[in-house]
Amino acid sequence: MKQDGKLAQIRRRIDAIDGELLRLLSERAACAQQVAEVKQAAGEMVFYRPEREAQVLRQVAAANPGPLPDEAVTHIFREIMSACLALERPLTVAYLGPPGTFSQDATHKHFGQAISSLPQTTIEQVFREVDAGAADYGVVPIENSTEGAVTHTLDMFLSTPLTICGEVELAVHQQLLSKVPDLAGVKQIYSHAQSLAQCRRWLAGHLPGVACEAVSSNAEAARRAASEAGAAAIAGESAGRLYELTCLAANIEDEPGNTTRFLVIGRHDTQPSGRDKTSLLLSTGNRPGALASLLEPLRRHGISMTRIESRPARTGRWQYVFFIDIEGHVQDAPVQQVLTELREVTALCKVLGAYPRATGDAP
Ligand SMILES: O=C(O)C(=O)C[C@]1(C(=O)O)C=C[C@@H](O)C=C1
Repeated sequence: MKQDGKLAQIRRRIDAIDGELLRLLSERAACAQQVAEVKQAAGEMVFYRPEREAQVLRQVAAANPGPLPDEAVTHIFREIMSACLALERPLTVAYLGPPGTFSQDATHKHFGQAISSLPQTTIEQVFREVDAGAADYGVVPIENSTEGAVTHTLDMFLSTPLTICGEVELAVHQQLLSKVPDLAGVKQIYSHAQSLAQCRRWLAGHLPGVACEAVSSNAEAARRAASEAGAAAIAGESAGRLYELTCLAANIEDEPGNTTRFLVIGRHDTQPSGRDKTSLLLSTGNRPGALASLLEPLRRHGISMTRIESRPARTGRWQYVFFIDIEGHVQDAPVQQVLTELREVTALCKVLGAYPRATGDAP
């Protein structure tokens, strides 16, 4: 009884805090509406500001007094900004579908829930929708920590006029999902080939001899698991929720740190956020020391390279382009100097985009 009194007292306090939170949220939303008016009056039609959002999320994580983990508070503020932006102007974001894929999770991780998301059947289609203006932004996978580069996405950058305006890192946790009650009932497994590869050791150890079939996406695998007797899918939690499947085994990926990086593509440049990355597309002739000549300006100006990838140039046999990510924004003086020097030694030097570095570790 005494306990009940204590509980009621704490709940009254929570109700009062919720009332205060709601008042402050409404005040914040009204500020966002004023921001929209200022932007409109200045003739700016781009309401989404990736650099500002990154700054807000970093500030919140840095000022977090606990006990909520940084990941939880940034998630909450992500959704607050998503709802505020939807008041200014709702966004449409294209992603590699169908619904229930990790690409959809990455899209919501970056933009929050208050967007219209448009599932596309191919990476090329995501680029096309954004280019045509049918979507404001697009989200495409670029690399996985175990499987490497998504070459299809890299190749699209050879010809697209779009620019990179953000990156998202998503921890990829694979689940064994089914309608059957236990592992013994699983007679057939479906998943995307990459996910099957990521769970090879677990499958050999726990379900040896059970047939595995690669399908077009993890969401398609979940759809089959929901409709075929004795079938299970390897997919993410979202696909399990969408198709109302039970999780028979969680986090079955062989590499616990398995992460996929996605890029956000759009039609507008992004301003510096203070902690940025610049992506470059470079090509040199086939001459001795050509690659070294690309790296030398970076060394000289103390700029870190976070990634280098080569792909066939598609302009001649055995000719290559390099995709290089460097730390810093294209408007930073050292990056400007590097670009000037690179233009002297390259046949092609294109800035694919400058954007805030991914915030925090993905849940
Ligand atoms: O600061 C702005 O430009 C806003 O529009 C406000 C706000 C926010 O809610 O904090 C909303 C959307 C933008 O993408 C960035 C920030």
